Amino acid sequence: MLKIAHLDLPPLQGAAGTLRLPGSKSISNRLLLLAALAEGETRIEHLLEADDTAVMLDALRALGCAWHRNADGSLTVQGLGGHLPVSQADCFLGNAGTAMRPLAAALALLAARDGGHYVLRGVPRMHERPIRDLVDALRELGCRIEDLGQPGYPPLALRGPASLQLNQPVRVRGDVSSQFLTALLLTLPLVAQQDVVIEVEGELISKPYIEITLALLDRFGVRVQREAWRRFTIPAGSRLRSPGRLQVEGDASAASYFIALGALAATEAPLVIEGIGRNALQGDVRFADAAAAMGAQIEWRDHALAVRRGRWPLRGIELDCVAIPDAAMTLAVMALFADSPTRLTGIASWRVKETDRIAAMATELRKLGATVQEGADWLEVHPLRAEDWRTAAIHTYDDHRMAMCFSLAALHPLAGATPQALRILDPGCVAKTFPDYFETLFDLVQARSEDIPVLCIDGPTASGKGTLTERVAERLGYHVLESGALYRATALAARAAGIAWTDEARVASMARSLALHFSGGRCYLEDEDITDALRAEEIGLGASAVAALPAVRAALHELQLSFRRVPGLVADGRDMGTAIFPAAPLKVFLTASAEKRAERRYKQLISKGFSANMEGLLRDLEARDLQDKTRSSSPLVPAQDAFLLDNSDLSIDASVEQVLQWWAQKQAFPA
Ligand SMILES: Nc1ncnc2c1ncn2[C@@H]1O[C@H](COP(=O)(O)OP(=O)(O)OP(=O)(O)O)[C@@H](O)[C@H]1O
Ligand SMILES: Nc1ccn([C@@H]2O[C@H](COP(=O)(O)O)[C@@H](O)[C@H]2O)c(=O)n1
Repeated sequence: MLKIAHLDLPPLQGAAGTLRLPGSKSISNRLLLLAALAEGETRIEHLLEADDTAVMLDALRALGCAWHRNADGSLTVQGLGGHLPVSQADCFLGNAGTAMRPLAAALALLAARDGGHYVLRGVPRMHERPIRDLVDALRELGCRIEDLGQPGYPPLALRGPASLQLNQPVRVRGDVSSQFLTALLLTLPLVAQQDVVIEVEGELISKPYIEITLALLDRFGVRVQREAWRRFTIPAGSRLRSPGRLQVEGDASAASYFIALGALAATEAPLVIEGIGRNALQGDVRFADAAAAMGAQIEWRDHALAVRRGRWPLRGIELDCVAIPDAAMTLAVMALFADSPTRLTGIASWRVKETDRIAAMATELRKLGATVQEGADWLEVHPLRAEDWRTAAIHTYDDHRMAMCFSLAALHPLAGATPQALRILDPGCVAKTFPDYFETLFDLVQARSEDIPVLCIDGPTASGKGTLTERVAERLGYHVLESGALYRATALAARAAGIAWTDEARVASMARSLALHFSGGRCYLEDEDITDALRAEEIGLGASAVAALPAVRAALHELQLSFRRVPGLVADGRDMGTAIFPAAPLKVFLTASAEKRAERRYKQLISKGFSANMEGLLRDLEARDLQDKTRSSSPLVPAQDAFLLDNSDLSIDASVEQVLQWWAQKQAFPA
């Protein structure tokens, strides 16, 4: 997951491959609540692991519900059988509407029936998201609910006991958020000694979400009778009983970004989206129909969608999005690539989501150069002509969907626009529902190699290149190439095979077929973890010896280039800026005095439990410097256009800031 201030996406030119969607947020949080309230144990597979489910799980634990993760990644919840073992709790629910609304209903009803005092609160934006209609409905039933802040908004205190009045139908508005009705449907079975009737006032929005609720209640043994979309009856004697084992389907709203990606950029072969298919429960899967209307070619499989570009440019559409409010945001960005305007209506609920999404969407689309009109419940987006596309730093308003759908704007070269980087501010906000969104995207997209930025950090041994590279890459969300590891691995493998480090032909042949891979900060040769073995001083000297052989350098050239992947690379070594990435936009030559470097290496070895000798280290290091600087092939010299950084008296943090400052000078993003 990227926890960085901003992410610069290079201009993207295509997409291909297969991805697996994270579990549906809506289904995950409904299932967690039902499993916690039900009788019996429930094992949930493919549950979403993200901020919104984490706050729900924390709240359930605070309410006395036990759950644990299994070795296969599934989650087991011990149902409480409708009785909370704790009578007081204070739960923080972040910005998760799918946790706040149903928990408010559950705790209000249980406190009324059994007594208790519970508090629900969230982040400041959650305290601006209305809940009055649900609270009014629960108060009408007799629940005692106290507004702890602004009336009609969280935080709330739910108290009991209180006398519940279930003889009359419960009335709830359906035109602000369908989550209010869902909250009542999920929790009224807890008190259904008699038939309990819910009547919806106003036009019910987001009906597909109610269908999810009804389908999941059915799995837990509660068969709600529905008359049109106005009246729902929970039969007397209804009880929530665990079905035992359940699987969460992939998140259909999250699928929208990849359906759009396929429609825009999968020109050679379809992009395959696993986790939802023709029998999907979630209404947002109908986003695929909207994308098809704009031109996408979609093949519906049982548990997957295969999407490729069809009509190009896309076709502008006019669509009432009341049934797909979340996924509809993606259409607004696709609209930039169409040949006529796109008008989205029925999106009043966008105003009260993670942010005012109509305003946010209009503001950010305009930054890209688009003409956008907005109304109380609609948005019209005009296509962008190739020459009108502008690069921008996109604000995401702590809204995961803003970050995800605007990432698609990095595909602007496909519309004929000049390739430019696109900045996404606070990309970590995707953690709400899709923590690995960007990593998933990076695995699927293609960019021209020359468009993928590379920062080179070259310098002598123990100058701190590796440390600086890791930190800078972490701050930018970029990949890392520690090229010294490739020479070290070659030396190690040659020694293991009994090949002399001076045998150029055989060492080069070994280097060409190195089965190296990097994962979780470790380095593997075949299946063997060689991370620690690589760091031995003797292997460092061996690396220096094999690195002096031109055939070995040539053998490792392609492998090093292959590290240049979206979104960018920070590469450390001796010749990154001079030989491997000579056109890199930023090259840094890092130095420190030999004494300082020997001292750092000494401390580094001692801290790892190795014995070390200062004089010996200084001698080896100077010998290595000499060998690296004087060899004929790619000697250690600063590139002509490199920035020189002597960090003898500079801390690691200060060195990182200096490099980031140089890097920032190379970027141009209007705020
Ligand atoms: N600016 C600095 N001040 C003090 N110590 C530093 C500084 N930069 C790095 N170090 C420390 O120096 C040691 C060597 O750093 P590092 O391994 O990053 O060097 P390197 O140049 O990558 O070495 P090599 O080329 O041998 O792989 C580490 O323990 C690191 O924490
Ligand atoms: N681009 C590079 C990187 C490394 N080398 C040689 O490998 C030795 C080990 O490198 P470390 O960065 O891991 O210390 C180094 O002494 C160089 O001889 C290289 O030539 N080119």
